[in-house]
Amino acid sequence: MSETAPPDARTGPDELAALKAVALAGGLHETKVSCAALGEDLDASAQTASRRLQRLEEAGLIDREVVGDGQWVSVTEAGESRLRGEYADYRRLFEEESDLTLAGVVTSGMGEGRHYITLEGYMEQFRTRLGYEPFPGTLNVELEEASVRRRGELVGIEAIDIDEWADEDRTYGAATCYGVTVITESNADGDEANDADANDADADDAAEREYGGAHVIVPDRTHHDDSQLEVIAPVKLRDELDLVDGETVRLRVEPTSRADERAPEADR
Ligand SMILES: Cc1cc2nc3c(=O)[nH]c(=O)nc-3n(C[C@H](O)[C@H](O)[C@H](O)COP(=O)(O)O)c2cc1C
Ligand SMILES: Nc1ccn([C@@H]2O[C@H](COP(=O)(O)OP(=O)(O)O)[C@@H](O)[C@H]2O)c(=O)n1
Ligand SMILES: [Mg+2]
Repeated sequence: MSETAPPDARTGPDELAALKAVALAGGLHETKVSCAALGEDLDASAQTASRRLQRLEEAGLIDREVVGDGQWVSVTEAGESRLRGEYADYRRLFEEESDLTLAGVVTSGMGEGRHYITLEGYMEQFRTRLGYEPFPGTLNVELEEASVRRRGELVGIEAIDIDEWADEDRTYGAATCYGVTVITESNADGDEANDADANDADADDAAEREYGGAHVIVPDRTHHDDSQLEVIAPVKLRDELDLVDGETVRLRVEPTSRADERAPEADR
């Protein structure tokens, strides 16, 4: 290891876990820890815990004072910034993916959406996996250029698969459903548009123009190209949000999982 390495370069994941445990025990201020208790937290022996604290001290990530029945430990500024670095990584990991918002204008399509949505082979999957029976049709959104480029990011987002199926005559293609909140232009000014009362009948005018709990449906087989997205929902979105052709909507994508595989407390 290079001698010019930063002071905490000798600390690896084990020391980082110890630093986190100390911080959780109150070490961002000052806390008294025993190596036995810390060892238990870390699933290691007291000796190992002691060694890790020593390394953290040598790396300048904690200050400590050993007393008779344990030691007073506080996380240093450098230690806190190391933890903040980890925190930022996790935020990027879990928050960026829900930041995907695609925008486009409402358009009329070929009038085929209704036919496909109402086929029982799809409908029974919508009921169990999405947890609702969609309004018969798809709201078509012609994406603006920047969103056409970003739509590829959909693949990284947790979504609900609809399986292919067949009747006597033919096979019907699979599709993928991404959870979205549909936000209309007038409500988009607030940017986050994160109104908890979005679907509330009592909410004010602007809040009524946002609808959560819809899905973008991407069929494996489609006549549309990449610039077009189709949205399904339990309600007719044109009525619910007062939409007409040419109006801009934003689709805020939210990771979602199958209704029939969700833990009861995760149910929305
Ligand atoms: C759930 C679903 C399944 C579909 N499956 C097929 C299919 O198997 N074969 C096919 O040619 N198109 C399929 N399509 C796509 C339609 O042909 C068409 O691209 C689109 O839904 C037409 O929408 P529009 O009438 O709103 O313009 C499917 C569409 C949906 C919504
Ligand atoms: N959840 C939904 C689904 C469709 N729709 C609309 O319902 C009508 C029937 O959908 P469709 O997919 O068969 O028709 P087009 O999209 O081809 O025009 C269209 O006007 C859609 O825009 C809606 O308002 N809300
Ligand atoms: Mg449609």
